[in-house]
Amino acid sequence: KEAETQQKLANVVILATGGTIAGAGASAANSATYQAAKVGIEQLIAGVPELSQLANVRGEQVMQIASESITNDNLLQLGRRVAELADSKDVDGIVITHGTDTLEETAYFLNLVEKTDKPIIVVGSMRPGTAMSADGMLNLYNAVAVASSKEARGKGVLVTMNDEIQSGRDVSKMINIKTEAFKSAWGPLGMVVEGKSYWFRMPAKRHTMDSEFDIKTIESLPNVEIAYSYGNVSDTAYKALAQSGAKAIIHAGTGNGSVSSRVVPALQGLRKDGVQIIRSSHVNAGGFVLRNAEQPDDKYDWVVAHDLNPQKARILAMVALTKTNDSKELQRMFWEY
Ligand SMILES: NC(=O)CC[C@H](N)C(=O)O
Repeated sequence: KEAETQQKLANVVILATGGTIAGAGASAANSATYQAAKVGIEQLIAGVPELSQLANVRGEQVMQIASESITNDNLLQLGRRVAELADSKDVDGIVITHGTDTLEETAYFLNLVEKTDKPIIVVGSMRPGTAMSADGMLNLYNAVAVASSKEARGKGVLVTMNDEIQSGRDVSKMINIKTEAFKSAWGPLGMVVEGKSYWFRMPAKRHTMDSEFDIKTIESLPNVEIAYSYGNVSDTAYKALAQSGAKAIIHAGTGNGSVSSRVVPALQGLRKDGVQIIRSSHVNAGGFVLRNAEQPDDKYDWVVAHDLNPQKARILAMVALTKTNDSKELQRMFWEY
């Protein structure tokens, strides 16, 4: 009988990378003060025995880090392992446990480069498993539920936090401490409740199977950096980043991705030197930067990131630059992905 149920269940692999979902604090009252990336994947799986009712689950410890320390090499390593598993006939879905600080970057990266329609779910938690009202167990349970469902196929990389199913492209960490940390300007794609998913919308942008990028052909990622804008900003950071070898600079701009008159000449100069200038916005609830609004992008040969926040714009710029250094092509990609 047990063998029969196992046959019917989907095979889901959990790739663990660290974060608070693998965190541990000194006492149950420590919901915010704890160490991330302490608990191994076997212990995480053992902590949620109900997973075995959803899927045949096995785990792999890919790394054990707090996600603010993730590097481009870590991204490539994770992306390649996901692709290998996605190619495997006996894998139906993949879950990645991840720190929440850069979860939105990893989810978007995988959404761009994984050529599969199998569900890939990135999940984290806001409280460590040792805390009262820890959210990791349920988030992980929901991730495995979505990963093992047929309806999740072909919807791109997804994020399950706080009962919501979010698109890995759109979702962003909007607030810390609180468990409803992950939001998208365009709303969640669905809900997952008691292991069942309820879908409401589809991602409109190109992803996974429909993407022109493929992790298998990406050997390395170019250096793309972000410079933050604010009143009285100087051009020092922009120049320094270019000098240290940045191929593109994401302007984390105010408002509509506006650029201070103190910075414009430096960015014009850097573009002439071959550095790509990509205007995004750091407004909190979702920026929306349009070409030639605020700045004459056609004239300066700059690119706009449209609704991508600066950290997501960095991910797309890196991936895009592995294919082209043509600013028109880059702009096309920023509209399409
Ligand atoms: N809630 C979290 O996962 C944050 C923990 C840590 N800073 C990380 O991103 O890995």
